[in-house]
Amino acid sequence: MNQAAPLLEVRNLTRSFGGVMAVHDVSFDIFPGEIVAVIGPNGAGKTTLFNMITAILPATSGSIRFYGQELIGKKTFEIAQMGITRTFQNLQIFENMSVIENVMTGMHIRGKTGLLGAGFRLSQVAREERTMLEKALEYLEAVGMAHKAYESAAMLPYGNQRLVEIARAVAADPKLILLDEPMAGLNPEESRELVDVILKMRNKGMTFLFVEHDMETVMSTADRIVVLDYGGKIAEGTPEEIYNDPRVIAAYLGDEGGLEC
Ligand SMILES: Nc1ncnc2c1ncn2[C@@H]1O[C@H](COP(=O)(O)OP(=O)(O)OP(=O)(O)O)[C@@H](O)[C@H]1O
Repeated sequence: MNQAAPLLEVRNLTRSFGGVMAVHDVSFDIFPGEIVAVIGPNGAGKTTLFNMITAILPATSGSIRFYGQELIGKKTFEIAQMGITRTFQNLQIFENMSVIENVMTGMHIRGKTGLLGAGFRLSQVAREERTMLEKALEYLEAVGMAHKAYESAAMLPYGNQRLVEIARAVAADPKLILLDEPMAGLNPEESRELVDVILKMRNKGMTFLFVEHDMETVMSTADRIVVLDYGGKIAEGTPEEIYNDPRVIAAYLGDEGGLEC
């Protein structure tokens, strides 16, 4: 049992679209420093769950507490300011910017004065910019992309762009990072690289919740797995427990022929 207080407490979370219960009565906790995966067949409710945690979608009912504070009713930017950032299934890279500029856009959320707030105090702005550049380089270093800092983000291979996106998410100095299918579109080598980056960041204290279809990644990365099927939580446990859970195997057999790794 984890003795620390949970970072995130999801309780009886429900979202319906007309008659469809996209997420139904889902509860689970995430503890500091954990990597938790959400898996489930297509349409199981994974993205809807993420969208509720980040207030992109309002919940129909239930509660999401972060450091004990209720998130339901807050706006997306408020949740980001509280320390939750996310990446999306489709890459969200600013193609007209360099790699390092992309990372710096993630830092503005928590900047002390903000570039506008600094007004005309140009020396202060210059100092803050310099500090941001140095920090952004550190974040790029952490994902192994510092050597491409001044290249155009648009020109990078897809796998590199994914790493830049993660560096930008980390640059907001979050307490929890949500990754929506981070391995989508990556080749096996790029996937392994990204797994290494996630594990390294976790070792520095970062907490992750991620949705992923690639079972090899899930089984090798997650400390715990939450399994959704038809909107409901059907299982929760360690990778080993989930791999051998008959309810999970049945859910996947009905979908795509098994929990292949
Ligand atoms: N905006 C919407 N309007 C109506 N129904 C929706 C909407 N968004 C999701 N749904 C339905 O809610 C259910 C859960 O969808 P969701 O996208 O959360 O599943 P998922 O597990 O992320 O699927 P996938 O693995 O295919 O991305 C599905 O039945 C889906 O059709």
